[in-house]
Amino acid sequence: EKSMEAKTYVKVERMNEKERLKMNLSLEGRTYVVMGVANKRSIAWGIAQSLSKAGARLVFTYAGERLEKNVRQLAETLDREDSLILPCDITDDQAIKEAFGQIKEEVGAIHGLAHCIAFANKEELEGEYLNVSRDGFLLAQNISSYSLTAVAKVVRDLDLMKEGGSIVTMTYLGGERVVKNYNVMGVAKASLDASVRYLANDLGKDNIRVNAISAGPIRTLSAKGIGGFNDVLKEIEAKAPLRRLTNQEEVGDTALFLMSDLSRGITGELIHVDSGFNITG
Ligand SMILES: COc1ccc(Cn2cnc3cc4c(cc32)CCCC4)cc1C
Repeated sequence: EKSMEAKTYVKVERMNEKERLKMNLSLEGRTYVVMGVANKRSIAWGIAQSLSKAGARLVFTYAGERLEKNVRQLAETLDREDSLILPCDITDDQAIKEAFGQIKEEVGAIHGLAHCIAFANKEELEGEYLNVSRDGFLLAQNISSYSLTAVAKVVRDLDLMKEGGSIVTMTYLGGERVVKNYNVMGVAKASLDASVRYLANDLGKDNIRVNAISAGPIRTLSAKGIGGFNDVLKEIEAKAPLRRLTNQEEVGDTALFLMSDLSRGITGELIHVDSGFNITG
């Protein structure tokens, strides 16, 4: 009786071992939403390329008609015809409901979502933090933090990730400690980071994981015209343990890990992809 049971247990364990060995980075047969592609230098585009290379079908959302052409042209460079592209103004709850309602119509279920959206008034990303206006503060919070919660809420209400899923957002060291000039965006990222933990807590029972990638500064459209940005990059090349800058491809690969089964035990977490800069004083 006992030995019978033991044999069964060992058999299940070995099967799990075989299953485990099959578990990998493949996203074949899965669909992911990528929010925030603006152009080929966007972090969101780096994520899209990594997910697509792993076999994922992609749905792109963008804000502002002027970006549609860029996103469409980029999506066409992926070797698959089934990408979806649709507008989504994340400051408008009705627009989010409509966009994700359309996604449900067209693809049924999604297996994950990359949220690569942030905004603040450029003039509030330099000088003293306390010069921030009430409007500027709320704008940065609304776009850079609440938008993740708003999207997660609609995904859950539409039961879009009914097979479980993985939500990834982008954050920055300036949300954990003072980084000169990051100012109001740092306060917004602190809010985003805490949201990741509370959303992970709420959604874990639905087998939906929520994590953040804290990327080192990358020269993208968002970073254009930021005061002292070049000095920030130089300091990283001089001090980061890996002595080099972060790029969109390595952020994309970490997103692939977080979207895949290999990260099935990780939720509510923040992973630095920053050449180790965050561990230095
Ligand atoms: C040390 O300072 C910085 C270090 C990195 C950056 C790059 N960066 C990271 N998150 C951002 C969000 C936004 C901008 C730039 C961003 C631009 C406006 C839209 C939202 C910016 C500063 C200021």
